[in-house]
Amino acid sequence: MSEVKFNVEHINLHYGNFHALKDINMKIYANEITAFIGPSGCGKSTFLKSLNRMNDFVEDCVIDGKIEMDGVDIYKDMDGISLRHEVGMVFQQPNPFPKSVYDNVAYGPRIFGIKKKAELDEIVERSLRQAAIWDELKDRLNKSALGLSGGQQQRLCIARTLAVQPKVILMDEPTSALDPISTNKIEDLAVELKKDYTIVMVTHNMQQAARISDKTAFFLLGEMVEYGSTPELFADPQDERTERYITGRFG
Ligand SMILES: Nc1ncnc2c1ncn2[C@@H]1O[C@H](COP(=O)(O)OP(=O)(O)OP(=O)(O)O)[C@@H](O)[C@H]1O
Repeated sequence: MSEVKFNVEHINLHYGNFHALKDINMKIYANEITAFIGPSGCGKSTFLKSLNRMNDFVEDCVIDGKIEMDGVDIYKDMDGISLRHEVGMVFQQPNPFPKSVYDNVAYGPRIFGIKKKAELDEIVERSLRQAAIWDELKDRLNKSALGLSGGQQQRLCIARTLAVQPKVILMDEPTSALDPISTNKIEDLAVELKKDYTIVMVTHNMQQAARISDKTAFFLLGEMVEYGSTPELFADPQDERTERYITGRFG
C-alpha cells in the first residue's frame, strides 16, 4: 500500500448559503491516480480545488474541517503560495500564456528565482520530455505556444506544471476539450507520471476513470457516496446510487 498523500477529515464547504461539500472524508494515496466522477454540479471541481486552496480566491467560500498533505495541515500550517508550488493544477481548457513554448515552461522557475540560462534550458527540456512533447516541440521552442494544437497545448501546460517540481498534479477534466488521439496521449502520460507524482483527476468520462485510475470516488449533490479501488467500484459498487450512475441509469 502506498503512503497517504492527503488525509481529508470532515470537509464541509459553503459558497454563501449553499452547502457544496458535505462532510467529505478520504485518504488520497501517493503515486496513484485518483479519479473523481459524478454528475455535473456535484462538487468534484470544488473538492479538487480545496486540495490546493484555489477556493481561497472565491468570495463567500467558507471551508471547515481538515486537509493534511504529508501530515501537514494545508489550511493552518501552510500558505497558499507554497502549497500551490507543491500541488500544481491543469485545467479543462489548455491555457498557455501568449508567450513562446520556452517561456511558458520557464515561467514558474523564473518566478522562483532561477535566472541562469543553462539551468532554465535544462528544466525546459526535462519538463517537456516528462510531458512527452519534447520531440514535437524541440525545434519550435521560440515559437508562440498559441500556435500549437489543443492537445499539444495541454501537454505544454502539463510541462509548465512539472517545471516547478510539484508533488501532486490536480487535473480538472484535462481531456474534455481534446480529440481521442490527444486524449490517449494525456491518459498515457498520466499513467507514466504517477510513478513520480500523485495525480488527482476530475473526469466526466467513466471509461477514462476505469482505464487509468487506481481509485475512484463517486460524488453526488456534494456528498462523496462511494470511494474505493477502481476495478472494485466499477465491478461491484456498494451503493445503489453509484451503480445507477455507472450503468447510466441515473435521473
Ligand atoms: N464560485 C462559486 N460560487 C457559488 N457557487 C458555486 C461556485 N462554484 C461552484 N458553485 C456551485 O457548487 C456546486 C458544485 O460545483 P462544482 O463546479 O464543484 O461541481 P462539479 O461536480 O465539478 O461540476 P462539473 O462536472 O459541471 O464541472 C454547483 O452547484 C455550483 O453551481
